[in-house]
Amino acid sequence: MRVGFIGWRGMVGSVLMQRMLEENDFAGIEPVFFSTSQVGRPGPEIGGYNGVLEDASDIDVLSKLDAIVSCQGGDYTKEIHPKLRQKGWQGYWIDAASSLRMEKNAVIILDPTNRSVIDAGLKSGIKDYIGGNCTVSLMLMAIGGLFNAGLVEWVSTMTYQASSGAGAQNMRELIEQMGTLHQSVGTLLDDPASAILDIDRKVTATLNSPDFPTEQFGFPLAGSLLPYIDREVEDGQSREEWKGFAETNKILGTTTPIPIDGLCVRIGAMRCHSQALTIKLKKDLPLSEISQIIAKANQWVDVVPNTKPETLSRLTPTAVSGTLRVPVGRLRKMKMGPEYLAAFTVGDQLLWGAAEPLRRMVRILMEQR
Ligand SMILES: NC(=O)C1=CN([C@@H]2O[C@H](COP(=O)(O)OP(=O)(O)OC[C@H]3O[C@@H](n4cnc5c(N)ncnc54)[C@H](OP(=O)(O)O)[C@@H]3O)[C@@H](O)[C@H]2O)C=CC1
Ligand SMILES: N[C@@H](CC(=O)OP(=O)(O)O)C(=O)O
Repeated sequence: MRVGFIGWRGMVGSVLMQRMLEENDFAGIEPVFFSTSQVGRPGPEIGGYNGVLEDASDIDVLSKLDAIVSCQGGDYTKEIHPKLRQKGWQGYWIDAASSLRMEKNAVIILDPTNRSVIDAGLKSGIKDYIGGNCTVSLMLMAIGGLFNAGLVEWVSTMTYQASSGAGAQNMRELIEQMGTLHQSVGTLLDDPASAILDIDRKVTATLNSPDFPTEQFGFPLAGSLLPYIDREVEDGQSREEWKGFAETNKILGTTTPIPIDGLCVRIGAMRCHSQALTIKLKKDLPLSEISQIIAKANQWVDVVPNTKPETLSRLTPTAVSGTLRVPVGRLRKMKMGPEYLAAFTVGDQLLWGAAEPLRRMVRILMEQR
């Protein structure tokens, strides 16, 4: 199978390459590497490739591939995908960008949760397989067991999203902001006798200074938070919030849509998104049974006992970053009634939230052949 990789040197693409190497995924494919800006330069020595970087806008070259994996972004997809299909290309398009997700002829891929939807798509001849929104995928990796058992009446999800979701430059800016804040009070911090309100006053002045580095986020994130992600849509929702309902129901293939709504907030974490969930169950089940259903859903979900030491050591971005583990904890029945379940979950948004479903889709295609 000849597979073209576009966007492989970006942040999501690099994580994809790393995971594919770890899992020996290149063994069964013939990779071809593309670029939009480095055409003709030597390609990476990955998967036995020894060619140059091909032109990512060359429709003739692209149309000779069996599959294309793109982590290049939505603008690239919007430009190239229709041209390829118009030319009659019948290959598989696997993409991290959101552009095609809600198209009728596209399946949103998260195989630990919706393998049956993917298999049905392959059987019916669908050729576009798109990774889901990171927040949605991570929520489904965490509580997919409850959805698949038909136990969920609705979910409210309040998110704490990492800077990586906004891109590599934003991650850099977050650290710059942290450094700028530290520098502004360095001497006061060194003096144990200094007054905390003096430190706080300087930090606040620095955050509000026109010199504070905010080119990427537009506003301070370090020492603050940003309760709006992506653009405005309708009913006061942000597009990130809109995706919760739209994409979850598409991934699950529900016939009666399950209401999912909440507020999406950017916080100063690096690459792990966290979510506080309120889940209205269809019936009152014992917590032990709920924990079992969640734990059995896939091999990566990890139910964390609702104690302070276990929570603080296992259920944080620091504990999860760079791993495929999806811990779910703080599980308890809420005061609203026995069907109301509280949960907190954390996941690496560059792994399950972006790269991992793509590499697994390449594997699924290889199995088909
Ligand atoms: N960030 C995220 O969390 C998620 C992103 N996505 C999707 O993936 C797309 C790509 O995101 P992301 O990986 O963060 O984007 P990046 O900005 O890291 O990379 C995108 C492209 O920029 C080009 N590029 C230019 N300069 C550099 C450089 N110095 N180092 C590396 N690449 C460079 C590369 O293309 P070239 O080789 O052609 O120059 C690269 O493929 C997004 O637009 C989005 O659609 C999906 C889910 C999550
Ligand atoms: N919007 C997400 C990241 C992302 O890329 O999402 P999507 O794949 O739906 O465009 C965030 O900011 O955290």
